[in-house]
Amino acid sequence: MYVSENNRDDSDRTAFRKAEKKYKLYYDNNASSKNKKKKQPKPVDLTEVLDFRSILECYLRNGALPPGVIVLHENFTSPVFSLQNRPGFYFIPGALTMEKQCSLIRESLTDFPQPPNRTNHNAMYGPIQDVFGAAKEGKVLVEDNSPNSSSETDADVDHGDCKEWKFATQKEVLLRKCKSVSASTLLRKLRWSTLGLQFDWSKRNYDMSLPHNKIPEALCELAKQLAKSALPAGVEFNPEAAIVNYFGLGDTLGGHLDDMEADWSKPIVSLSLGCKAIFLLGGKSREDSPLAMFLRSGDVVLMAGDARECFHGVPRIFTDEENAEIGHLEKQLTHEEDLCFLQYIQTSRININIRQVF
Ligand SMILES: O=C(O)CCC(=O)C(=O)O
Ligand SMILES: [Fe+2]
Repeated sequence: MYVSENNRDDSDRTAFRKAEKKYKLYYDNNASSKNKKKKQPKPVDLTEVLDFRSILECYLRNGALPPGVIVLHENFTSPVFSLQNRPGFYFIPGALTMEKQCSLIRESLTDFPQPPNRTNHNAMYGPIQDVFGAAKEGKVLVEDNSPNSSSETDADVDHGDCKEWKFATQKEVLLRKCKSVSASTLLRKLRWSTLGLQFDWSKRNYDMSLPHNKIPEALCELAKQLAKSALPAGVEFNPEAAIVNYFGLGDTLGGHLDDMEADWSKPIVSLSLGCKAIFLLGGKSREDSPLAMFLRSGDVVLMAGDARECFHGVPRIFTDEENAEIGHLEKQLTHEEDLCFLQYIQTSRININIRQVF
């Protein structure tokens, strides 16, 4: 599903790879000597990026649509758009209310990455509790060297050397000689967490033997509602798994297919939160030129049927004030207890994609 930069089976010459390179964040090495200290992002031509927000505005103003764009129906606060030559792909701009966006951002950082849900940190540290809270308190994750710390009996056998890792205060760390990593570093390096049925990235399948909770009820209901646009009347979407992706500046999600689910007629429901991104929707081959489009906080994408067989990825997120387009979140997350969420989301994007596995 996910393809690392140095493990690609395609060459740099595929149309998909070319588009990824076009939009990816690069820094200008030739910046003027005055700017040497501050790296300057290379300017990127965004004129070909499809912008469903301006399509929506234009449609609401005078009913006009660009060629190839179709309005399906208007069940939600915003109409559902589809594309003539991309069957199975649906875009609902601004589908999530401001309150929903804020509550999903909070949950994505607090509840969603909690065991038994797994994150990219499991492989290295085993299950760790409340990285976000620990980062807020300036805590440090330390390897517990005490003789009784071995977790060989731990049900989670993911972490190689069977050492246990625990959060401690900076003061405690100074007193002990042990490996450590700050919780704020762990938060910055949080790349994914999985809800519901747990996906095993090394085997590229869902591992039914891993302990798991059900998808949280509210998220499940939201996904069911949203999925209706991509399903014939009366056909139910049954959310069983979700992947939460966390993007910081410069992070990308390489072109991939989500092909581990049994029934491709069922949509993937994909929610965008935080900084604006560019999404690439390709064809069934990496040789097909992908369509680039903006994804903003609150936008929802559905991929079902034919679109499930199309390569897609995220080559870029924008964290600068002008392009991130998170002013509405900045106005909303002003309470004392929300400032830590605001601080995170000002330089990050979160994507939650929900799937029916069987
Ligand atoms: O971040 C996104 O918008 C897409 C995520 C995605 O394609 C995936 O997790 O499979
Ligand atoms: Fe995907």
